[in-house]
Amino acid sequence: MSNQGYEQELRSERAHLSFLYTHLEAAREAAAGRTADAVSLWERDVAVTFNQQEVQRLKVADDGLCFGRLDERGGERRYIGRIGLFEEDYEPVLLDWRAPAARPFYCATGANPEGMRRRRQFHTIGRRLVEFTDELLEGESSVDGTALLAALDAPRDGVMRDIVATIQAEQDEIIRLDHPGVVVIEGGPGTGKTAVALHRVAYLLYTKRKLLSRSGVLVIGPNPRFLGYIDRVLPSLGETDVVFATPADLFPGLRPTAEETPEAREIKGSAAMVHVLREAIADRQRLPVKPIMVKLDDVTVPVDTELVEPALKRAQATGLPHNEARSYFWSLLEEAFVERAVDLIGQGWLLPGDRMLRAELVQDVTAELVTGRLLERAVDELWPRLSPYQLLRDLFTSPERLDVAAPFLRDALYRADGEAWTSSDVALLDEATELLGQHTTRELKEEREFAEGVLEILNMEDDGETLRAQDVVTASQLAERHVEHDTRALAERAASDREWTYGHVVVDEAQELSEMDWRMLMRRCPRRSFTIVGDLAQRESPAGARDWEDMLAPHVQDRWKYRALTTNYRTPAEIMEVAAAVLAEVDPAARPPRSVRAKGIRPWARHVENLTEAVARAVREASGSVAVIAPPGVDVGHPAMTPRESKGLEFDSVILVEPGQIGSASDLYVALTRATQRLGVLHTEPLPATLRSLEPRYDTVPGCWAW
Ligand SMILES: Nc1ncnc2c1ncn2[C@@H]1O[C@H](COP(=O)(O)OP(=O)(O)OP(=O)(O)O)[C@@H](O)[C@H]1O
Repeated sequence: MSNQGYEQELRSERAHLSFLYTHLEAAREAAAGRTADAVSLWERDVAVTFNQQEVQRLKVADDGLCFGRLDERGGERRYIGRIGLFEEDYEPVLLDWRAPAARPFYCATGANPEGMRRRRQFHTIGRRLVEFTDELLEGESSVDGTALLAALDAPRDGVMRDIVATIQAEQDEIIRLDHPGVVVIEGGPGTGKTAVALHRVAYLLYTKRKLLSRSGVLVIGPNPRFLGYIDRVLPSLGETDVVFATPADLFPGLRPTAEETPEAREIKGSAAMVHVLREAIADRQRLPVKPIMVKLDDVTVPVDTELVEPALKRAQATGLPHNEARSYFWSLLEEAFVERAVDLIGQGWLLPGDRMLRAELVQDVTAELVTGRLLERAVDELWPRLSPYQLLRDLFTSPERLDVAAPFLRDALYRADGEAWTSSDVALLDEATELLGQHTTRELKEEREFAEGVLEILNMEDDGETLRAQDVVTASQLAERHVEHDTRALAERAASDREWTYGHVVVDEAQELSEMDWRMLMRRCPRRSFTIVGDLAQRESPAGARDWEDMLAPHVQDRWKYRALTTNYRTPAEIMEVAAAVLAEVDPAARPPRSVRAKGIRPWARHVENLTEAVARAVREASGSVAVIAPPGVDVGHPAMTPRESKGLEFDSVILVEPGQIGSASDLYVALTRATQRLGVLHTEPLPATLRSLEPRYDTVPGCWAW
């Protein structure tokens, strides 16, 4: 295209973009002005919430509304954008990037043009079109990577951006994968796993809106900082029905604060803990050590092993969760107790054949027991109602209880402070809640109370006539009980409810999750609809995954799909070369991802005397976003993060401190692969052998101390 032709095209595209923005404005006005035609207050609330979501969807589209155009062979044009816009007759003027007709924008190639002739990419700043690039999809045409490279070279500012304008074909295939179950996406650092998983969520919310808008999507990440880094991507695509959480957040009300040893972490993450918890619960269903004496008006009755054992065995045989079986145990014990009490009362005068008199005595004793709640203390002792907190607290702080439930693990699991909850305890508390059979959500309680209220009314007598439910509760009131009253945004409701089940779950840094974590997560999504992203070479947790098949088999057998990403979009080739040597130490068979670009900037290492001074200087001289990554416990006089905390994040420049003290090769691998542009290493101690290839920096070049 000639210069003049290009300028003319640019003007014409600018005019088209402003036409699209006029459409956007009109759609916004319509959404904001739409008054809810609602009968009840509640309906109006729901309508307002819906409209707010629509307004939000239209609002976020402002930046980069339209980022591309496809020209069909037949001459038709398709404009591709962040959202879809339509004429009044529903003719599309802008195609949502997720629409099937937009797919060739990401996948069409010269070899397989999918009926397209040209792909045009727009570079916009705010609403202004700055330039465009064209790629002809004919014959041996080469891919124009300008837009991608511009996106990759853009400075990072601490929040992840969406990649809708530059999704690559291998990524697009995964984003649109039509598989309702489990999809595992594996790839080295920077291969876009997180980006792909989040765009897959946006895609699923688009194609399965009806299903997912009722249940929402859960996104699991390793730590709050990481969640803060990624949580703008989906809202920027207009999607808000998403809950972001770390595994430790999944037990509402609990904030783990304590750390634990790697050994305890490994043990607590193992599925063998299910057996330990079962044993710990069974240990709370006991025979009396000595008879518990229960005093009635006429007689004192011993509650001893002979009386308790049959009730205990029968209650255990029901297989019901502990708290639910407790009432069964109680009534069995009550029955046996009454028989024994009547035997004692009638000793010497009640004849075996006198059934009427016996029945009367049974009735009297039962009434006395029930009114005075006389068996309660014994039941509390023999089969106490337990909360998950109480069960675990009592177990971990008692060497005797640990000896019964987990004899070989006593020393690793014991702790003096019962309230010192750790992240690994979360999945245990969740499991314990299931085993104990407690339903504690407010909604459920209210539902139950209402149902009980209706039942009570049904049983009420009024002037000899039975008062029916309809007399006091109108049909519409009853019906209203069955609709969702809570108008809080879905994400807010879901996050506060342990029993919420999601339509889809994304697990990022999935290699860190333990067997117990997986059990907890599977309960959050009985449909088993998961996007799991991870990299086994970056595993830090001793309880984490060593093999995807082993981790998933107990939940979905072999019914899951695997996809690999192999191109590194973050780390320049020069840095990846250094990281590759470390990867070989983690796993000699693993292949490092191929960097999509080189920067011509070599990573360096500098041996220094004074770390604090050196770090301060390197930070001062760095450009863009900077992270200092240091081993835990190394004070560098500057805010720093540990390799573990840097997981999943990225920065323009990374200063890695004292790599020799980073205990594990996989942690070092994570730390080395965080930079999008520059990496410098500062050390007072010798470098690990794997980093010896780093270019050494000396003070020979004035004014070029660090970068
Ligand atoms: N198609 C793309 N277009 C533009 N940027 C991309 C593309 N794919 C990935 N990126 C960018 O590459 C960087 C790395 O992506 P991401 O964080 O998703 O990788 P990851 O595989 O999850 O890495 P890690 O394993 O280190 O957590 C991000 O800045 C992301 O936006």
